[in-house]
Amino acid sequence: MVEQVSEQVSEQASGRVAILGAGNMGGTILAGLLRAGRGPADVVVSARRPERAAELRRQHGIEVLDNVSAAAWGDTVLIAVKPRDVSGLLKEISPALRPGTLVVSLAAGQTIAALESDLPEGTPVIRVMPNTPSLVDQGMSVLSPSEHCRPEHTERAQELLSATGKVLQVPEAYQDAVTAVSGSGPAYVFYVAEAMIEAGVLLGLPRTTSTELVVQTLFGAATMLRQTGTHPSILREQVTSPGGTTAAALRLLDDQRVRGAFVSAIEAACQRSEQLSKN
Ligand SMILES: NC(=O)C1=CN([C@@H]2O[C@H](COP(=O)(O)OP(=O)(O)OC[C@H]3O[C@@H](n4cnc5c(N)ncnc54)[C@H](O)[C@@H]3O)[C@@H](O)[C@H]2O)C=CC1
Ligand SMILES: O=C(O)[C@@H]1CCC=N1
Repeated sequence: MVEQVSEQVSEQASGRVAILGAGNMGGTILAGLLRAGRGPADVVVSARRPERAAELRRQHGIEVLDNVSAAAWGDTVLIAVKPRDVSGLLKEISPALRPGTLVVSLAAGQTIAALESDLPEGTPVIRVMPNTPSLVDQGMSVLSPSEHCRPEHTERAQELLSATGKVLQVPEAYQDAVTAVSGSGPAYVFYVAEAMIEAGVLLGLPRTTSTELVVQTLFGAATMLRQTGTHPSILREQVTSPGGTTAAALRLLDDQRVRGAFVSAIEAACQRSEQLSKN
């Protein structure tokens, strides 16, 4: 059902790209596209605040336009504003879109049907859930094309998003779960990192030392998962010596129902994504 599409490809089939909303995600994708070799003349952004527009021009040497001019210019228009701002933005740009313009939305909980209802009939739309590790080209972007998308539209979005990491395609019905697992996922890892660093400090380690130990441990563990393809239970067993320190720690985590708390937390994120789609 889930199809792996591509990883770290970056040639420019997606034409001119207009990014509407240059916050965390919009700014991250913009920087990734430029890092991947896209010329500043092929990308524009829109920004509401003049200071942010000036900063983007200075930092990246790109054109910063208003929403309508950017949307009229782009072959692909990437929507990177907060979910509550999406509908108003689409209504604003809708009259300016040229036929065949591809609209790619990064907004959590905004369904393809809701996006289409604010766009001209037949507009190809792709719903995407990215995540912030795109900032270091290790993102996970998961896309679902609308029925108006032709294969070349999906390829365009894949090409665009693969500049900043992995890309998968899933049926739209999976998007709330995807949002809960990989969209919000980096926050869970940072939360664990914070807790481990504070624990090291509590045990008397200098903060810088504790931070270095934790960051390298998380990086090493993630790299092992990726490179060995071994199930996490087996990797955890390999660390857990009989009667040893890890078994003592894991017993406490089980007593405190930490695994169950993670499952419930990710379920809550999924439910919140479903709620957002009803607003
Ligand atoms: N931050 C994250 O980890 C992820 C965010 N997303 C989605 O990405 C979208 C953007 O999120 P963030 O970048 O975190 O938010 P953000 O608040 O950092 O960025 C949104 C940007 O849009 C601008 N903006 C708002 N209304 C606008 C308008 N009408 N025209 C032009 N610009 C406008 C804001 O000034 C701001 O710069 C959201 O829909 C979110 O659900 C998806 C996956 C991960
Ligand atoms: O917290 C949020 O709603 C967004 C979507 C996934 C990550 N950040």
